[in-house]
Amino acid sequence: MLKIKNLYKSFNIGTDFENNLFRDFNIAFEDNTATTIIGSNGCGKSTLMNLIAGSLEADAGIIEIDGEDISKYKEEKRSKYIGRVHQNPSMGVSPSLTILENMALADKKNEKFTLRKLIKKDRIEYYKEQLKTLDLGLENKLDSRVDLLSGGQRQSLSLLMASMKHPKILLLDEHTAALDPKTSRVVMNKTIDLIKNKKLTTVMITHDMRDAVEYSDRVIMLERGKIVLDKKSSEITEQELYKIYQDKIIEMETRTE
Ligand SMILES: Nc1ncnc2c1ncn2[C@@H]1O[C@H](COP(=O)(O)OP(=O)(O)OP(=O)(O)O)[C@@H](O)[C@H]1O
Repeated sequence: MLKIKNLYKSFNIGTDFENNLFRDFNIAFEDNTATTIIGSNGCGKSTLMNLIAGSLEADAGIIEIDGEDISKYKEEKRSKYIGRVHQNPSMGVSPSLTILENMALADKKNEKFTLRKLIKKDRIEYYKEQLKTLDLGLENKLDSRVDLLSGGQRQSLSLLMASMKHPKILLLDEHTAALDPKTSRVVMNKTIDLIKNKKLTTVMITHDMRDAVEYSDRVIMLERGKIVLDKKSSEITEQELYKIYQDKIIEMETRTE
């Protein structure tokens, strides 16, 4: 289980732009569940993900995975427990390397190795099997450079790479936002298959209400660093969610004026 306890994060402290985004923020994510985080621009979705992944340091608070306090671990150490797929299809892969080299890199995550010894012949069949699950024919293109793949193919590969070492938590940071609607749906479906097959605990950011309801077990809505909705996806429709989202935005805008 991923637990966030008494989290604080402020930006630009002591200036006119001081932003006390998270103040005593608490949340827990149960094992084998997919949670979606929605909320308007600037509500803190990416910051929360950065704080979990360790690419941003919290001012205070504890982040625990299965009871282990990882708050003081650097991003690299946390990556042993946490896989992440970013919005930008180039971020989760090494574009100038081949599919095979990328798979081997993901396989060697958190291990020391030399480039010469990157690819182990006895692992190639396993990579092919894994690639086959994507149903994109990538297992037949092991020597193709990743920068020649389409955005959807790259995101699918990123997903596979991020989950290869069975992380305890998978963070999906608007990972389909840069794709066209059809490809986005294909990648979302592949995501769900993978999450279910590998029994991953997933936290996903999206702006798509349909994806939020359809592809997750739980929906969290954030506004200015606070949880304003926390519901099982089965208890809310896309239309209801959208209405609440609009109402919250209007409420927030009225409050600023
Ligand atoms: N490094 C930073 N320095 C200063 N302010 C920051 C920094 N990172 C985030 N913020 C501020 O924190 C708030 C939350 O930003 P964040 O990127 O987490 O929002 P978001 O919900 O992910 O938005 P979007 O949907 O636009 O991606 C914003 O007001 C943003 O300006």
